[in-house]
Amino acid sequence: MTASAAMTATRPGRHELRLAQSAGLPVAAAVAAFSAAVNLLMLTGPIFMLQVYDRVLASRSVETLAALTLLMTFLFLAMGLIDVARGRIVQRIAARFQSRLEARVFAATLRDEQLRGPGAAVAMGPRDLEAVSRFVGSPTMLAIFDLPWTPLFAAAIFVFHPLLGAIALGGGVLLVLITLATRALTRGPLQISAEAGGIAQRMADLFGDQGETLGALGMRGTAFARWHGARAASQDQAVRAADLAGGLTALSRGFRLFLQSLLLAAGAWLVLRNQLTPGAMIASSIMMGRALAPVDQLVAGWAGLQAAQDGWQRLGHLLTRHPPEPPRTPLPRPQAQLDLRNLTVAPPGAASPTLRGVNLALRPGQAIGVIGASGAGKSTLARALTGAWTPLSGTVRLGGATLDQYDPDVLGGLIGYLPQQVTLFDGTIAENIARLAASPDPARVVEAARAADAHRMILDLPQGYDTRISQTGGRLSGGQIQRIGLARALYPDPVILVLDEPNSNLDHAGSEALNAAIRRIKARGGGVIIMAHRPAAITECEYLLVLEHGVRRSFGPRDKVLREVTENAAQIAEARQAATKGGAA
Ligand SMILES: Nc1ncnc2c1ncn2[C@@H]1O[C@H](COP(=O)(O)OP(=O)(O)OP(=O)(O)O)[C@@H](O)[C@H]1O
Repeated sequence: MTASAAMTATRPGRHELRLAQSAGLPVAAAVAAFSAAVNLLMLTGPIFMLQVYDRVLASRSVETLAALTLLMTFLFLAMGLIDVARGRIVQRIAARFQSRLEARVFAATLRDEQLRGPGAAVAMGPRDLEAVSRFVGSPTMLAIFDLPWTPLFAAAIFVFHPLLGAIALGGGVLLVLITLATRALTRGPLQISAEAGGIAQRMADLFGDQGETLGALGMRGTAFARWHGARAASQDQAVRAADLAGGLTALSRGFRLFLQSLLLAAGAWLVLRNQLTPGAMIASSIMMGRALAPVDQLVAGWAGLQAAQDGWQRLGHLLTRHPPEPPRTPLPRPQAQLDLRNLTVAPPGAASPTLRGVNLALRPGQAIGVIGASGAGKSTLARALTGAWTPLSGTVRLGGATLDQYDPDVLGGLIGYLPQQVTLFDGTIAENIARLAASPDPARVVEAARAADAHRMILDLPQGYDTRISQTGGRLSGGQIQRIGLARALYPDPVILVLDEPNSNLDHAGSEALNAAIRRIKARGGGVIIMAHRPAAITECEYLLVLEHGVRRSFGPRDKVLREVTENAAQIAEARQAATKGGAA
């Protein structure tokens, strides 16, 4: 294995970031060249000053002054244009960096969110990417390109007089120390502030979506208190960092101006002793301002630089935690054959599994009902069947292939999933049914809606399929949301349907329609797995799986299993009664 391949295997996230970084290198080289030109042209001011003081004033030549002024105008114009150009280039590097990585960061953030255990840190992928690219396009970035030219200006001052050079060098070292102090002092607060800010933002989004529930439960005050607490934590640290950075920025700026005047004073002293010309005195003062300007800009833009650095670190960890999906050989559309072997699943971040050693086989044209008390593991099973949660051990195979052999987006189309709590997305009903596809197939949208018995209901809405709905459903009732969720599960043409409590919000007609949809799926050779509490949901099931505390308690033909369950329940009730009587006697 080559060194770079080894690095890719061990730290894929960092490597990906570096690749994106190096893609911008050729353009960054152009920025460096432009910066060289800008910095050389910066010498125009001091040299012009030197010439005016020492040549024009001495010779009293108006022609020389006019020629110098013309040249100076041209050079400053060129400098301005090159400066604008390099600013535009870094903006484009930033935009390209962001667009190169955003799909990958978005996918990794979603995956992180999906697998995030309770209490785990919230992934801030898109925010971090934004912070990095904002810094790349900022004036602080240009200051970094200017920084290598600082010694050139300092050297030029040395040429004028070693004393002036020593003052400039000493001042520069002090300013660098101020920059390092800014870094050391603000790093902690800025990090805490960014993380707390992410939590507060997330909380605000969540509360914003649940405004109705918060209002109805009289929770506005408590919700505000929680959000305020999170935001205050972020703000406190941000204010602390800003106080420190602000103080140091003022110190750095004041010190730079003082140095310039000090240099002028030292220059004047040297002029009085005839060791320096007045032109060189003024020119060296201007040059020092120029030499230290990038350091000043670095101190002022430190918060952005720090946010980018921390964001870069977190992005590296995020991308390492969730490596890119490996390219998969596309498989032919499978048969509705689902095989579970010894399936053991634990929720993300949980220490112990909530589903243990489950075996099950579903064949084309069959429907299997999964029943069990609350917390028995039905939804855990549904999540494992859709590939949302990865098994701790054992396998789920669809058409003979384990779920991870399918591209996740393809798998989503093959296994239609109706979650227990349906969440819709901001958009039209048609877009929601088509899973927000960029170019949905309208015929299939209507077909899926018909299959879910939602077509008439949708037509009755003011703008039919084009009615806009919000994340919480907006104007839709619980039953209507569930029907749209079912239509979405049926789009475009799944092989297997996994329905988690599909009729919890449906009336009799809705339940009938659901059963008709299940019959249609079975008739065309599909398979259905239904997690259920209510008997109406399992009328179309040939087989029943009973889960108890995450373990398969029984499996077999529906009516046989139902009889067993009823007999067991009767026996348990009798035993309880006997125990109660015994206790009373
Ligand atoms: N995200 C999660 N993190 C940790 N534990 C979880 C998570 N989701 C579920 N559990 C736990 O897993 C167990 C099984 O939950 P599951 O949701 O699968 O049950 P269920 O049979 O679907 O229940 P219900 O009928 O009430 O929906 C429960 O003990 C639950 O507390």
